[in-house]
Amino acid sequence: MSQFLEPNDRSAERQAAFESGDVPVAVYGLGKMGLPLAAVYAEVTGNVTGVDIDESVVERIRNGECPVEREPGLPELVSELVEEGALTASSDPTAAAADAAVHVVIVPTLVDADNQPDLSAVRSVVTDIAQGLDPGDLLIVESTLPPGTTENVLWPLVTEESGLNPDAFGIAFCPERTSSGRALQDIRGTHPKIVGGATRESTQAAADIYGTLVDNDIVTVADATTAEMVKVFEGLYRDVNIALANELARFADELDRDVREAIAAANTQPYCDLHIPGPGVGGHCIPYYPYFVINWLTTDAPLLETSRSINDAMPGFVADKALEGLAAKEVDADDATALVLGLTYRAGVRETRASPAYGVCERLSDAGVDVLATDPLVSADGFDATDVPLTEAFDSDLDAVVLVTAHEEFDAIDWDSFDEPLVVVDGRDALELSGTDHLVYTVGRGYE
Ligand SMILES: NC(=O)c1ccc[n+]([C@@H]2O[C@H](COP(=O)([O-])OP(=O)(O)OC[C@H]3O[C@@H](n4cnc5c(N)ncnc54)[C@H](O)[C@@H]3O)[C@@H](O)[C@H]2O)c1
Ligand SMILES: CC(=O)N[C@@H]1[C@@H](OP(=O)(O)OP(=O)(O)OC[C@H]2O[C@@H](n3ccc(=O)[nH]c3=O)[C@H](O)[C@@H]2O)O[C@H](CO)[C@@H](O)[C@@H]1O
Repeated sequence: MSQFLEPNDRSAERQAAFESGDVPVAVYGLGKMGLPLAAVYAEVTGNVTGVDIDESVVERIRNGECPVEREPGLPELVSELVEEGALTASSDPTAAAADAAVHVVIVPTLVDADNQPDLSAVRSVVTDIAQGLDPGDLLIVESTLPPGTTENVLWPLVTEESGLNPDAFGIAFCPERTSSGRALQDIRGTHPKIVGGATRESTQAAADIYGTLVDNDIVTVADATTAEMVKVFEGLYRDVNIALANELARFADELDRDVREAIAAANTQPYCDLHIPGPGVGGHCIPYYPYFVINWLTTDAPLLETSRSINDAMPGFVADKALEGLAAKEVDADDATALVLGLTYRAGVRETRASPAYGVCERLSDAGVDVLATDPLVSADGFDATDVPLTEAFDSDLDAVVLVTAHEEFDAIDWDSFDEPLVVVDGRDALELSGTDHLVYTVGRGYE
């Protein structure tokens, strides 16, 4: 077994051994982020075992298939890597850990029903890895974690479960700064790679690895906690700034002006980066990261909490605009039928976690509206809506349409084909309906 974490700074030798395939790698978690990550590791080292608890995922990858959709280049790369034996998959984390010297964890880190950070998947897989850990191995965590988790939770856990001395293995936090839909290019180096180890040796070893994977700078920080802070702070910055954009969008009615135009103009100078208003904040990153601070640290976080409240109120704001439009057209909500366009949290990504569409469907349904919903990537199961394929979505006598997610498939809708004008709420400023008779409300622009 290679002593990957050798107490030395012979980076060039270490990198050469890594690139030669002499350092077996295991990547735990083969989802939207994990499979692309395992593929990039495998195209560099040629010696990667991906691990997942989902047997169907493992089976498909072993067959050279790609369970992750809409990632340009990934299906071809996975097929090629499996074919040449550079990448395989397993559902046995401890066996994979026993064979590996570098272990990369990229399993989900979400929040529970009380918005408490849910580290169960990370704790579970790290416990499994510890059973197969050898002296000199390196454990890298890429899953987003509350600050302090790697050093204060995972390091002691691995030490206890493995029976090794804390300094006998390396552990580092190297966050995933990747967006679905562009995962391979992001992992290969769209942004600098942040690296923070529990010890200097861990930081150096992890930096050496990413020096072979990433075509961008490697930014080493003081320790793993600092690296966890970097990732979470990026998400906090985004949630707060989306909340600002959403609050500004609400001024459009009173000012009777186009807030989106003002945002775009304000952003023409470098000290302003106003974000884009929308129907709410979904996905399993941005809506959850604030709770990795709010419900983890004891220090008050009023701005983070207020921003969460503002963003969580946007689905209701959007639904209320549809109800307002129906009232203006003297259509009783109990007699109305509304179609929700888009259920995923953002266009082109098959992910409904924290999607704004949940709140939109719920508010309309609670008001008595008969809610239909269509999305090219997911069904309406779990939403307060009846699922309808896009090809049939306009066969019903609709009174209102609410666009939540601007999938490209919706570009084909012929808005001139309706017998009666509709109430249309455009949550994404994705529609061009100025030449129609529809009563249109656009978040950030108001009624048109
Ligand atoms: N999706 C993004 O845009 C994004 C961006 C940056 C960071 N991240 C972070 O990456 C991590 C993973 O996110 P994702 O989008 O890939 O999630 P995902 O839900 O797409 O995939 C997670 C995978 O992990 C597997 N898994 C769950 N528990 C496991 C275990 N104990 N052992 C092995 N496999 C297990 C699941 O079966 C699934 O295949 C999260 O911490 C997330 O915060 C995600
Ligand atoms: C590495 C990593 O962690 N990557 C994450 C990933 O995040 P993600 O896939 O979860 O997507 P986001 O783009 O953050 O959107 C979240 C929700 O916020 C809505 N939104 C967004 C912007 C805006 O101006 N107004 C909005 O309303 C949007 O519709 C959606 O519902 O990529 C982002 C870069 O794209 C990163 O920053 C983010 O860290």
